[in-house]
Amino acid sequence: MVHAEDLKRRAAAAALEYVTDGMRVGLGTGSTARHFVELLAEKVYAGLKVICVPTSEQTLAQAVELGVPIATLDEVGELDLCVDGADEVGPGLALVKGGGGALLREKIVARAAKEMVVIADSTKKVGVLGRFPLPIEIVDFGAVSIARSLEEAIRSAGCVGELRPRRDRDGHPFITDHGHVLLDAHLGRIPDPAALASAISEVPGVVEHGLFIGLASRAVLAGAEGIVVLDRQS
Ligand SMILES: O=C(CO)[C@H](O)[C@H](O)COP(=O)(O)O
Repeated sequence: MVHAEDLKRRAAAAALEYVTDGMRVGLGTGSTARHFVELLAEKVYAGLKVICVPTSEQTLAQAVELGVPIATLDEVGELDLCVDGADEVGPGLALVKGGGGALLREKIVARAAKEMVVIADSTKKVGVLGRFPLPIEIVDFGAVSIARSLEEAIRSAGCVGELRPRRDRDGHPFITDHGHVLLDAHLGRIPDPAALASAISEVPGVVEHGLFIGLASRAVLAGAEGIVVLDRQS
């Protein structure tokens, strides 16, 4: 059996083919993105010229440590490519992201990129999104009231489930890089991701949610049988 970490690294290695000299590249967050940053650093060491925008403080620290040239998004303006992991890859390359809590910057960076390539092991591919809890980043003012409105919004989009505040390893509320808190929506299935995305976005106090729709153009998935590259039509 191939270890999940090997599969993540294979997907990350395969995505390197989309990086060419002179590109401005968004760097994702999470264990798969971590492999990509490591492999990219080797290319940079060998002479590849890129400038990268990390999607989290964690990825920033890794990129700096490995000598990957970095800039802020405002310094580079537009990105040629963004390579990031995902918690689920659904039909049409609709994604659930934010398992690592970096969904806000990840979505801003993905949107600023001409192309978003998702890297993952093939178990992340699902027929219907929702098995993985959907992260929702909210401000901490009126969090109870925001959660109530979110429950209504979730029901209105045909979903059933419960919202749970995310905790860190010490049991404290998880605080994002931007000082917000996270609720995880345990839904099981999301029959209409676009309807849910817009219902959630309408709730005041919501900063961002982990549904990435119409952003990814390719998914590089690694399984025991090899690499499969999906596009939105696959
Ligand atoms: O969205 C993310 C972080 O906010 C990650 O990309 C997602 O959670 C996948 O992580 P991993 O590669 O560790 O499975």
